[in-house]
Amino acid sequence: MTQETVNGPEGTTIDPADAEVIPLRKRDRDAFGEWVAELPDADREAAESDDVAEGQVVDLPEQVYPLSLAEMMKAKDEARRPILPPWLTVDAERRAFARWLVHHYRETGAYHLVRVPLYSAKLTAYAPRGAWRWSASTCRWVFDAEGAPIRAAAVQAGDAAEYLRLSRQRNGRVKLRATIAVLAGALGLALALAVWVLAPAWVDVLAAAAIVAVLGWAGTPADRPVIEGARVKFRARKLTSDIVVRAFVSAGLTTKDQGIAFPRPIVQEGDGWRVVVDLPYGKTFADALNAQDRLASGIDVAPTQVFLDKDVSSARRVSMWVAGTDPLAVSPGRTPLLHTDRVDFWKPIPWGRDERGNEVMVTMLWLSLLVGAVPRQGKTFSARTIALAAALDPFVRIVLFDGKASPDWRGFRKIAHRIGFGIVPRDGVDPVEHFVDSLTELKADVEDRYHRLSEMPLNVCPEGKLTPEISRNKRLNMPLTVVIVDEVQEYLQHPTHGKLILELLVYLARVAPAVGVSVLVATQKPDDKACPSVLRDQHQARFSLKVGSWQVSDVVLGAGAYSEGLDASRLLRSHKGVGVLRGMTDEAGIVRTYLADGSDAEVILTRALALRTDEGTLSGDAIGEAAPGAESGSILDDVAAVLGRGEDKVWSETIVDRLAELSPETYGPWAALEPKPKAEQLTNALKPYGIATEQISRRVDGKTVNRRGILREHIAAAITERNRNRVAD
Ligand SMILES: Nc1ncnc2c1ncn2[C@@H]1O[C@H](COP(=O)(O)OP(=O)(O)OP(=O)(O)O)[C@@H](O)[C@H]1O
Repeated sequence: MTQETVNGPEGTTIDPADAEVIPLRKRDRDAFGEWVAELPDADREAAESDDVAEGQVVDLPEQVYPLSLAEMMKAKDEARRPILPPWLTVDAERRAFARWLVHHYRETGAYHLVRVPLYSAKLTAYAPRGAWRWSASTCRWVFDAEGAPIRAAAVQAGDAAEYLRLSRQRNGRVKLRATIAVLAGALGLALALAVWVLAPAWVDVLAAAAIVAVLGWAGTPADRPVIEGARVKFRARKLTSDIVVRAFVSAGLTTKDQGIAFPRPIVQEGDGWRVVVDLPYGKTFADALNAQDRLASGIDVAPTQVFLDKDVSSARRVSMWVAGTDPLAVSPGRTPLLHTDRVDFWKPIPWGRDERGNEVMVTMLWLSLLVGAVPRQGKTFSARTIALAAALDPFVRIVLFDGKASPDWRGFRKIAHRIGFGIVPRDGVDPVEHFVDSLTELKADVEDRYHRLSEMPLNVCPEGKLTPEISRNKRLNMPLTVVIVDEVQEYLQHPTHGKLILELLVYLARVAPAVGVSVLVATQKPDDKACPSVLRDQHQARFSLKVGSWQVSDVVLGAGAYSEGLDASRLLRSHKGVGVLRGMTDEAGIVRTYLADGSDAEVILTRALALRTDEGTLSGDAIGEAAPGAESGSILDDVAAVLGRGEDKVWSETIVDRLAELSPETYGPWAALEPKPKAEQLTNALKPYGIATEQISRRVDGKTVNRRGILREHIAAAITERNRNRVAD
């Protein structure tokens, strides 16, 4: 027999000397006449062995797969609990707790203080009963009433010796106690007389009140306490793993048999609980997000109390914060700007608080912000808080236009570089034209900044970018600028200027932030018609207060927001000033914006005016400087201003009459002419713009009257053409 090594399992070699010889028997021949041998199979033998119990753990013990040191340290780091609870280490939480403590005890104290007369009356009423109870128990003590049952038992048992011993003991005790009682009574009486005679009247009253109070307290029935609790007792709720499992099962995210895993213990975090859950394999964060309302129902809280956060370590891991009460219904209070003398707009500003009470600091540097919501949810107020912060930095230029002409922005008139309200001309000024002029001025400024910054020496402008020093250098005239447009849809839908405004805003939102000109646009109609996506898409930062559906929320916050767990339609109507912020801070999430109402705004703006006057930074409309190009306001703008919204064609005479109302000085003489020359004045004035009058028929008193007039589309086309040329220049 030749000796050679043979291949064993997995590349090992076996010395034939060590090999086991398996005898082949005749019955081991298979159907085809080949020899077959049954080789030893350790696994099968183990499986067939009676020693393997059903349900035995089949995984290899953990030490077979040792964690690397780095993994072990990471796991331990993650599992370590903070030394101090978060509310002790976070400044804002600590301050909030101190504030709560003072508030709580002040309220409780006040509650009891107003009830002192009631408590006094109750104590006085219960005092006789207290006096009776006290004398009865004193008598029982003096006469050793507590020993009576034992003495009676000795009598019943006929135990004379025991009875005599107890009687002797009782006599001695009664003697001693009676002496003590008489002495204490005499002493008390003497003290009472001394107080009565010697002490001032108020001490007498106080002593009498104290005695009545003590007796009243002693006489109070057990079921009717004198002092009622200042708090309603409520069922303290605690989030347990059972409740969480119940919620996930009822939300359809797992089954009773599958369950869920808790990689970390449930911990209290702020006014709520933090739960980290591993869903069954195959389930994802998106599934949990879709089931958010059902989860809330399973935990038995409002949907607005459940916050789901993605966990980057696994697609099936969900970090959930369950608030103890609806945190969004709690106002974060007044804006801290009220107590701020001056703001540095280069640094983040306080805008509000998140659902856990942490302050949210935001910055408008290098970005554009879109704010959207249904009406009356706090869109204007939240945008205004940012504008107020900008106002308190005297070196920030403010350009502000409000399409709705609400009173909310009027106070900015005293400090804004350019400002306008509504879309209807008033006092000879067309706010929409003013807006176009201001945007044109801004566009020119932005282009100029790009050139000048790139041409500046490196020691002044190290990275070709605006710096705080450059922005505050008045000679360079490149201040940080914030352009705020509230109710932007009013301007965008303007029949004459809408298209150009859209073009200019798109340009500014896209290009201007990089040179220190930020754009904040707010709208209650974020749809494609009122605020086209070409404009929305230029905004890196989005803030959506309550909207009607998750689809609208995605329109405001940007595509994909819903799948990240951001849905502003889940907010309630009562959540005023609360919105979802995306793209401005590191993490997207809820902001409960600080409130600055009309009078707060006025206080801040008065301070802002003083700051700007001191620094000499008031400019533009605030000091009556017109925008370049504004003087070139022509007959075209005036005719556009007097055309009604729905009017497509108007007779020339009517237009001249309206022009005379708009600007009596300029057009008054025209209006005074006879109908024919009156109309001719207009025809001649519009000729240089290539606009000819047209025949327009109208029904007057049941008859059709034909006169020459002007078509809106001709005026709009001429203005667009003129403005395009102006912007290009
Ligand atoms: N941060 C806030 N905290 C508390 N209440 C607020 C807050 N912001 C706004 N509100 C309340 O909501 C009301 C509406 O706010 P605001 O005028 O800003 O809404 P809006 O969305 O701009 O409305 P509209 O679209 O009609 O202009 C305010 O009058 C105020 O009472």
